Amino acid sequence: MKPVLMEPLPKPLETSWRVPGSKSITNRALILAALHDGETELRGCLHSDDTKHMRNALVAMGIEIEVDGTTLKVKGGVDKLKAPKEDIFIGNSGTSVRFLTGLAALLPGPVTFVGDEYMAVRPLGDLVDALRQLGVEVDCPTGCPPLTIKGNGSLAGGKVTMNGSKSSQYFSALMLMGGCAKGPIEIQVEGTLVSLPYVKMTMQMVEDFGGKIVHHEDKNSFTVQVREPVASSDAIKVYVIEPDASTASYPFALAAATGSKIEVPAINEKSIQGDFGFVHVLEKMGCTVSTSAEGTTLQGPPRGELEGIEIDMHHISDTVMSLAAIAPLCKGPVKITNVANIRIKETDRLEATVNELKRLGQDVENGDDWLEIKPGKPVQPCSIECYGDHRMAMSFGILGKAVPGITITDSECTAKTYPEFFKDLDALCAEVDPDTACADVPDPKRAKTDA
Ligand SMILES: O=C(O)C1=C[C@@H](OP(=O)(O)O)[C@@H](O)[C@H](O)C1
Ligand SMILES: C=C(OP(=O)(O)O)C(=O)O
Repeated sequence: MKPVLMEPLPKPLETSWRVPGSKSITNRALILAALHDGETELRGCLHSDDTKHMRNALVAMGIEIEVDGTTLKVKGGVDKLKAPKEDIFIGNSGTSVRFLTGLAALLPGPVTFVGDEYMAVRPLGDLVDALRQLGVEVDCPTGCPPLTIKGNGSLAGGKVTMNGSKSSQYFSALMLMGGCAKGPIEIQVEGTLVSLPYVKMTMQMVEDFGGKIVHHEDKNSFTVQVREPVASSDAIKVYVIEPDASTASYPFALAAATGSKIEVPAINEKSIQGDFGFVHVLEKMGCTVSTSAEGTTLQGPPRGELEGIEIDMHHISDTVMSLAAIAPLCKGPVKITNVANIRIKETDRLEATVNELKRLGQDVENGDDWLEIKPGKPVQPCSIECYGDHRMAMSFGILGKAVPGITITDSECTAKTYPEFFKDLDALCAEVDPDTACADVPDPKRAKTDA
């Protein structure tokens, strides 16, 4: 754990912050390219723990991947898939373990996925149950990783019923590999499907790679159709990955919190990522947003002028902490609703966010699926606990650019999706004042106990 003390900005920024590629798109594209006959060139990929876990797993399963900067050259095909020799470590990457669990059903042999301590309590029992309905043998004693999928090299297809309330990643997992089954897979959603924009992203990307998924809205079900054989061709398929919209919430939150004007290049309304919608939440709070083919720029209001808001963030739940962390700077209350599922992400994010806002001396209330911050009290200098969660570190790091005395106790946990986060933030802030770099805090024990 490497603690860093944040230095507030002495004046607003006017700058551009290019964020790395999308985690969600990179990890989907890797699975789709692995199943695509021939070579695929994925451009603008994210390099981070989550995408490395995905890449390493695919290589262990027989897929060739060449790394050339942010371009990945993938030589794929279902016939290349083989059972790996050893267990595969997937850290705390939800997309990796869920998407790979689906893919593993196509393998001619067993594969075991193991995760870290946080992953050991992240459920995937509903996905395991769906694979069993498709005739796949799976050992998963706790309903969370570790688990072993015993593929036999042939997946028949068929009907499954799967609960929609925990994670959309289970649905994406079946959709990404489903086209390679011998027959169509019909997925009946039980209840309401969470994080729908991610399922739409999956459907779009499956189509981009030549597959087809039909959404029967009246029946609350999906059909994953059998993929047509890819015409043999030497042409290399090129697929370009968008910058990460969830990551872009940090530059946008920084602009909102400090009255800055910040552009995030290469992302706009055409994005296939639902989290781009975070800019519109900030717009409702008094920020000015302009988008073009080049990117999106957000201008924050003068300090002290950011409005409060009541907002349902169900569909953009990875950005809950981006908003909650800057809520103490608002003129009125910020109430975030319908976000029960953030309790089963990297950590219980609702509880973690409430804990840290209280540590900052803020007035916070919460229920099972909501939290409300009532600003007014001064932000107390303190050390923010990160719970191993990259988004806790990045969100509260942004607050530390607006108010003094905030230490982020585990700056390295951003490696999950953005290893260079604090370095990039420092470089930008140095444009207005070189003395605003985050300072290393030498004694982690002291940094933790002063809270
Ligand atoms: O499919 C994806 O790429 C993701 C889906 C979401 O998870 P849930 O479907 O579990 O809500 C999101 O929180 C996660 O960061 C990425
Ligand atoms: C929830 C997240 O990740 P994942 O589920 O892919 O581990 C996230 O990145 O916020």
